[in-house]
Amino acid sequence: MSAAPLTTVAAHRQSCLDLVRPLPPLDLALRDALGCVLAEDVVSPRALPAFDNSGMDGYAVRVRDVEAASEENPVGLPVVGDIAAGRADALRLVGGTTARIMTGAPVPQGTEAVVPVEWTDRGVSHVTIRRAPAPGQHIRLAGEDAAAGTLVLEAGTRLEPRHLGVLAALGRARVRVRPRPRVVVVSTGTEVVEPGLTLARGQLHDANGYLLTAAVEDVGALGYRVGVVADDARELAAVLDDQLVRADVVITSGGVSEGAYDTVKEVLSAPGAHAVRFDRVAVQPGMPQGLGTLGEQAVPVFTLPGNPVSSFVSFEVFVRPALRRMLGDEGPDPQRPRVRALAGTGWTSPPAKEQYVRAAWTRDAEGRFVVEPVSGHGSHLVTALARATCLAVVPVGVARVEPGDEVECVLLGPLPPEAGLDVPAGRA
Ligand SMILES: Nc1nc2c(c(=O)[nH]1)N[C@H]1C(S)=C(S)[C@@H](COP(=O)(O)OP(=O)(O)OC[C@H]3O[C@@H](n4cnc5c(N)ncnc54)[C@H](O)[C@@H]3O)O[C@H]1N2
Ligand code: MOO
Repeated sequence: MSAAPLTTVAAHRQSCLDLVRPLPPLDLALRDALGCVLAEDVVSPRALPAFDNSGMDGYAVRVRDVEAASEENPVGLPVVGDIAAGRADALRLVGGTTARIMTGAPVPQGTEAVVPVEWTDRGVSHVTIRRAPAPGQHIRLAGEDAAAGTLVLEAGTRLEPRHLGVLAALGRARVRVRPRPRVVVVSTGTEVVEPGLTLARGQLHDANGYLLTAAVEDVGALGYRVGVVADDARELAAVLDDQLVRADVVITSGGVSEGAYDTVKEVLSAPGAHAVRFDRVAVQPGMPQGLGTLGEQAVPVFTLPGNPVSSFVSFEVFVRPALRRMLGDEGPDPQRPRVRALAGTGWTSPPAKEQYVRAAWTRDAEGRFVVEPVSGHGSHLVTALARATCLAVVPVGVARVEPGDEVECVLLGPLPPEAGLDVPAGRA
């Protein structure tokens, strides 16, 4: 019996992308919008700052009244007002007088500079000024940050804390963004047990539920972890059905290969309100994959293989791009930079498959990236997965990577600084 040809990684990834759409934009409260992609151009509704105000605690003055001030010849002025931040009434500075003013308070009309309190005797009814300010000094002008109508943030921006800060500064309580997809993660397997519980012989703890839910959240989506579901077709069908009300995507792990109790495959291959296709993909690890939709609302589902490393690699290669698409975050993935590295040691690869090797990168004396596997290829070896700092990608057709060969690596963390920019120890 000859097996069906394997689906290529590229074709399967495209099918995953085709299964999803960017979620329709929603107005979210600012507190809920961190990490979401902006779905509107944000224009400043008014000048920012909205009014001329003081940049220092000090005294509002006319320049000509204090231009002669020096340490040797201080200038005295009567203090005719005291202006705290938040003062709302219109004030006018009369020549030959000054007003005490606090940082952020509106400057009275006619103010030409603010003398910082440190240059004075801090007088309350009369002040002595020991230095002359330059015209305009410490006056923050209305609109100098943004004039009314300025484009402040462009649609497509992924919102970081400083973007939320500027939205709040513009007075926005809500913002139009692509919401985070709600992703339900279901681990399957009668042998799989909740961490914290004692194992009987033959059992193991649910690594995938935690790994995949966290991976979902790491991309910026909302992860809902469902407890482990046993290999029981009725139970699994009922859980999947129940979860659909809160799911934009469902991810399952386990039960998709050729075993007698591969329940995910059994349930989702049977007739019903779902359309799921099971394929063998030319990838190591992660060969058995399923994708399709569940329920009347056609909620996308990705069924990942149960071995934890297979689950992780499948998520990275197939699900992560799909979730990013739903978030409206397409293009190169800033969290997964790619570098080309020299193999430090050699290893074998199945030539019919694209291989993703748990590996660690270093830099050699010339600053070049060097990569080495951190373990064998077994897709149950989770501790090596935790040690890996990148996935080395070996293309189809390669049976052996030789030491010194160039290999593409997907970094599992941010791009490290260039060799020349490294901060020497003790100098940070
Ligand atoms: N005769 C064949 N056997 C297998 C094939 C095949 O093509 N023919 N494919 C192998 C490959 S490749 C993979 S990958 C696995 C995928 O199997 P399933 O998706 O059906 O997963 P399970 O059989 O349910 O589990 C596999 C393995 O992973 C452990 N597991 C499952 N869930 C979890 C979890 N949540 N946390 C930690 N570990 C988990 C499970 O106990 C098994 O050891 O099939 C191969 N077999
Ligand atoms: O493809 Mo399986 O994912 O080798 O372990």
